[in-house]
Amino acid sequence: MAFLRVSATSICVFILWRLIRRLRAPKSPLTHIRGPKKEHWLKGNFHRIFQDGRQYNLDMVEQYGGAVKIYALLGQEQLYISDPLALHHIVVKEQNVYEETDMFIMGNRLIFGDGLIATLGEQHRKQRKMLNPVFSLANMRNLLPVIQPIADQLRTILTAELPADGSVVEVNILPWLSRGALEYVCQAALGHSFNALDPTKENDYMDAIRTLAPSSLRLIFLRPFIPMIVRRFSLYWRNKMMDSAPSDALRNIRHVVNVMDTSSKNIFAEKKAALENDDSAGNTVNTMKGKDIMSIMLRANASSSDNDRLTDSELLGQINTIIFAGFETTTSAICRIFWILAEKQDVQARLRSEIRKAKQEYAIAQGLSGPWEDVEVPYDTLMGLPYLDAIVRETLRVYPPTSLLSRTARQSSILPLHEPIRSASGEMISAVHVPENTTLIISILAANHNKRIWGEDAEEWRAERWLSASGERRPFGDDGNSMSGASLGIKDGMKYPGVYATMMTFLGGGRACIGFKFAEMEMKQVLTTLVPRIHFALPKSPDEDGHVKEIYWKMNGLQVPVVRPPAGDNVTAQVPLDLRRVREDDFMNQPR
Ligand code: HEM
Repeated sequence: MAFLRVSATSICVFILWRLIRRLRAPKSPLTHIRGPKKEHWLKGNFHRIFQDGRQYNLDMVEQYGGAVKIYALLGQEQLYISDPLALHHIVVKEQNVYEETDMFIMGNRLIFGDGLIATLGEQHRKQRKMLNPVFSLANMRNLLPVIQPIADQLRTILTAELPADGSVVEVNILPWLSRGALEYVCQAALGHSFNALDPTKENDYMDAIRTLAPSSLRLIFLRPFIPMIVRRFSLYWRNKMMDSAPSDALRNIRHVVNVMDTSSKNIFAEKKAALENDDSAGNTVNTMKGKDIMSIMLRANASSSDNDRLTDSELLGQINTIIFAGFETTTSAICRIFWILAEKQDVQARLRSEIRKAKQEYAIAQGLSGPWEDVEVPYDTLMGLPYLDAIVRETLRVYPPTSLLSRTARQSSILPLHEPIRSASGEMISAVHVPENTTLIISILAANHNKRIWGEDAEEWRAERWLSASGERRPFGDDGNSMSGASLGIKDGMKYPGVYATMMTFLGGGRACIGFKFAEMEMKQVLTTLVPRIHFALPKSPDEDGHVKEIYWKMNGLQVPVVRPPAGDNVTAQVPLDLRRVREDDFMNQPR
């Protein structure tokens, strides 16, 4: 208890010291940038931005433009950026200046070890050099057969819940899609099954990783203290603090870290042993397992030069990093698509028809027998379906699973703007001076809703914007003729530096999402597997009090679907949908 009192007092002294320092600091260098008023002495505007803040974020950018001054915890002034040229500078041109924050890097290192999301500068660049080819298109092609049986298993589980007479049953699809997403990424990344789709099998690793994001969200207010705690307290004292902290979330994170560490060390040892068992032709003894990301990475590392080679601790750090980074984000995106399909029945019918046509044509071309619904189309066909592609792109544009990221200016710099903003004194300015140590928020959400780029209906979900009048995929970015308006995502030479269809959902530059091709493939595979057999609709049946469930998506760090009161508690993550077997009238009204 005495130790607890000392820790609590240290944190209070630290807050007081930061407040006094702020009061005594010279006038803010960001006073010329406009933004919303500080709403709370401790939380600034952060609670409005990060807690269910979707509309607040969009309104703020509409009012103040692509560079806004906001107030963070303890009233710290930060820049909120969505201008395309400024974002190009941040993530591409001056990536070495605008780096991840210490809080992000140190927090991730404590949890995941030395992986991509816990390293900076040269070390990060070296890790990317090793890992980029691992996520190549050719490797993704090889991974499709790994994830197909998992999607099939998911379909079998869900269809088993549907009454044979075609009536509707309400199913919360979130836990199943989340278990599926964990299994895809574990099998693809590690060639290791955690039996995530079998609830009868207990699994510490799966339970641990699924509780990590909720626990870290509950501790969001502690994050700013991580760099101070890591710098000032040894591992011994940090563990003591964790042990005596009166917080279940903190203790859970400690448990999660222990479980992840033990599991990943075992898997890593297995993989290394398998690599050493390679036959003389260089093929691993179990060829299917050899296609997983970890095996490819170990082989690439073994054959790289001494300068480029990663240490065992860096390789180990990638395991939990890839699984964590690729699991919650994709679950959120897939759930969002099913929610949209449930809401927009015409979109669902058109998608189902497109999938049927593709599967039937492929079955005929290959001479396959059996139900068309069970046909697996190859990678290029899957990725080339225009309407499916438009649905995935439009969902990731309008509802990016990760909406806001942070960066710190490691030195002072000038950030140019594509569109000038009005300064606090009224004149238009086209560059912002960013002092050293300023924290910047990258608004993926606002960038993806830029009306200059996407049009006046940017906030609307409209898959057709990605298609030509004849239903073909429209070119985007520099692929087409932007002057004729044929190309999407580029206007008067202005475009975002995103790796995916010029939008910012997966970021751009040297820290862009390394797994975006995998995420895209996974989403498309799940949709083409489930939609032919299952019909989705929003819940309609009232509960015993006569209330119908209304799903509402909160933007808290990640997107969290909840059920609004009175039918729900507004907190528990869930996506309850009405499911039934597909009927002939569930297809678009057109000849087959
Ligand atoms: C819809 C799904 C996904 C979304 C929206 C998404 C989004 C992002 C974003 C915005 C970043 C940049 C984070 C930052 O700079 O702070 C990122 C990084 C990363 N993502 Fe994804 N991601 C998704 C799926 C995946 C998948 C499936 C994997 C792995 C199989 C993955 C692995 C990673 C890794 C390792 C990084 C760190 C890259 C680095 O720092 O160099 N992501 N992701």
